[in-house]
Parts: sequence; structure tokens; C-alpha cells
Amino acid sequence: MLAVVPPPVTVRVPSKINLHLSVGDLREDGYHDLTTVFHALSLTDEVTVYATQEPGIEVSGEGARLVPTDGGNLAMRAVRALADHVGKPDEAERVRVVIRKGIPVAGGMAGGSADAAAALLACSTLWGLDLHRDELAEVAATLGSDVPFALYGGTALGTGRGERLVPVLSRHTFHWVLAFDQRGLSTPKVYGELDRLRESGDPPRVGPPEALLEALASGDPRRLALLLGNDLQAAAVSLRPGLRRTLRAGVSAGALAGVVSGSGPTCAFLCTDGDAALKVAAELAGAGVCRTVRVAHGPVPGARVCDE
Ligand SMILES: C[C@](O)(CO)[C@H](O)COP(=O)(O)OP(=O)(O)OC[C@H]1O[C@@H](n2ccc(N)nc2=O)[C@H](O)[C@@H]1O
Ligand SMILES: Nc1ncnc2c1ncn2[C@@H]1O[C@H](COP(=O)(O)OP(=O)(O)OP(=O)(O)O)[C@@H](O)[C@H]1O
Repeated sequence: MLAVVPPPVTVRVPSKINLHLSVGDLREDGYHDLTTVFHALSLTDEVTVYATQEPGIEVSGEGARLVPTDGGNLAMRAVRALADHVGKPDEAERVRVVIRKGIPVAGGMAGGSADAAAALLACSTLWGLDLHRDELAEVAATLGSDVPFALYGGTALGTGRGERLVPVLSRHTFHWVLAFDQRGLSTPKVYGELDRLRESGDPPRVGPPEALLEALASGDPRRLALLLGNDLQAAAVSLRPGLRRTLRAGVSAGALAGVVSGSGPTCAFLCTDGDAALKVAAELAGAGVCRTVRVAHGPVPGARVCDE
């Protein structure tokens, strides 16, 4: 008798920016305690998983040649982690993963984490496991600090190393312009640079997130713009001084404010509305301060199975 092969499953997954990122001291385990406000954006990756006798991974799209296509790929690690979690490690050897990237690689927008979250949901569906998102999030946290948020999306307050999440209700849509840099930045190096800067001086700290959470609830982008803040920005700018120019250029082009996204080097610019974002994007693209410009809005939902 022929075995029934389940149909492939495609999941769309958002990128993130950190509207607020407060970094505490270095912990003994090499991580930093964070208080952060994650915000999921409409710039997405798509991950398809196939049940197959020819396992492997294919990557196309934005920055594809920078993404590992071996067992080190975060999406492939997620497939293995889920198979182990449900006690069927051999299942991971019968999956082909195809990733279409829209999220810049090593851009501070959690692209690899997004692919890992997508792979978890896709395999849970492919294997008919029907696991609750909270259970997937437990597996996600073992793969990286940003992975659980990519499952839930929306806007959320993150604590711990970023994996403990509480949703932040936000009924308003905000409009963003994203400036991708020529090359990525390594997340551990940016955290290391912040530790170095703190040893020798006193880089600015963003403090608690309450005022920003109130601005989010108000839905007023002008209020929100005044409160965007990221403790890693000084470190990213120290490693990539050209980001200062990019941040200035976005505001000169008409954005309300700009902030380095996570560990950078992508810069996110908040705009008054969608039309303003298109204008800012066009002007910024002509300013010669970055590789590529995109517009996006947020918040958007987390990883979702796409209907064919
Ligand atoms: C910069 C952010 O994107 C902000 O959301 C995240 O903190 C990074 O999350 P991520 O890429 O999922 O990071 P992980 O894969 O968990 O960790 C990579 C490295 O980043 C540093 N790291 C990460 C998270 C954290 N709270 N403290 C850290 O110091 C550590 O050196 C760690 O070894
Ligand atoms: N599926 C994947 N997509 C992108 N990068 C991946 C993937 N799997 C592994 N990587 C590796 O992870 C590194 C970090 O890539 P990623 O795009 O996740 O960075 P990031 O967006 O800066 O992460 P974060 O914002 O979570 O700190 C890359 O240099 C790449 O070698």
C-alpha cells in the first residue's frame, strides 16, 4: 500500500523592531536581562516544509547567499528541536525546508528567529501535531531569545533575555520606513560593544517603558516618536559610525524619528501615515546612505499558515 504524503505547509512570519530596548548588566550565563517592547512588522519571510525522502534546505530572496544551508540554519535547528520535543527525532530527517527571505540577514530584525518560528508552526501542522502556540513557544525559547515573539507577533513587552512575553494591546497601525545597511552586524558583538562602552563611560540608558506604552495606547505617532529608544544603539553606532548619517537622513527626509532596530544595523523610521512613509522612503533611497529602503506597517500577527 502507498503511504499518504501530507501536503506541504507554508507559513508567513513577520520581522520585528524593538520600540524600546533597555539592556541590563551582563549575566553569568552570557546574556543580558532586557526590558523590551517588540513590534511585529509587515516585512516578512515565508517558510515551506515538505515531507520528502530528500531532506535539505533552500533559501532565496533578500540576503540569501549569507544564510547557511546546512544544519546550522535556524529553521533546520527548529525542525530538529520540535521532532525531539515530541519524541520522534527521525521525522526531522524527512523534511525539506524552503525559505523565501524578505527580512534582511543579520539586520537586527530577527530574520533567522522568524524562520525558526515559522518552521516550528509549519512542522507542527505538517505532522498533524496541532500543538498550542504556548507549547511551540517553549521550544522556540531554546532556539533564541527572539524566536517566541515571532510566533505571537503583535506588540509585546519582553523580559528575561527577551523570551518572556506579555501582549500589549494596540488597536492602532503605525507606518515605518526601514533602511537596510550594506552589511550585517553580529548580535553578540553589539552586546559586547555595549559592555565595553559601559566599562569606560556611561552611554545613555532608555529607562522604564511605561511612557512608551501609554504613547502606543494613544495611537499618536508623534507621541510615540518622542519615546523610541534602544540601549544597543550607541553600541551599533560605535561599530558602524555611518549609521549616524542614516539616522539623520531619515529625519531630514520627513520621518518623525528614527531608531536602530535591535542590534542593528537596520534603522527604522516612524512616519505620520502611509503616504508620508512612501515619501520618506523615496527621499531616503536617493540620499545614498543605505543599501535598500522598504516601507512596512505594524503591528501585524505572528507566524501564520498560508492558505494556498
Ligand atoms: C537584540 C535583540 O534582537 C533584541 O530583541 C535580541 O536580544 C537578540 O536576540 P537573538 O538574536 O535571538 O539572540 P540569541 O540567539 O538568544 O543570543 C545571541 C547572543 O546575543 C547576546 N544576547 C542575546 C540576548 C540577550 N538578552 N542578551 C545577550 O547578551 C548573547 O551574546 C548571545 O550569545
Ligand atoms: N534562517 C536563517 N535566516 C537568516 N540567518 C540565519 C538563518 N539561520 C542561521 N542564520 C545565521 O544567523 C545570523 C544572524 O542572522 P539574523 O538574520 O537572524 O540576524 P538578526 O536579524 O540580526 O538577529 P536578531 O535581530 O534576532 O539579533 C546570520 O549571520 C546567519 O549566518
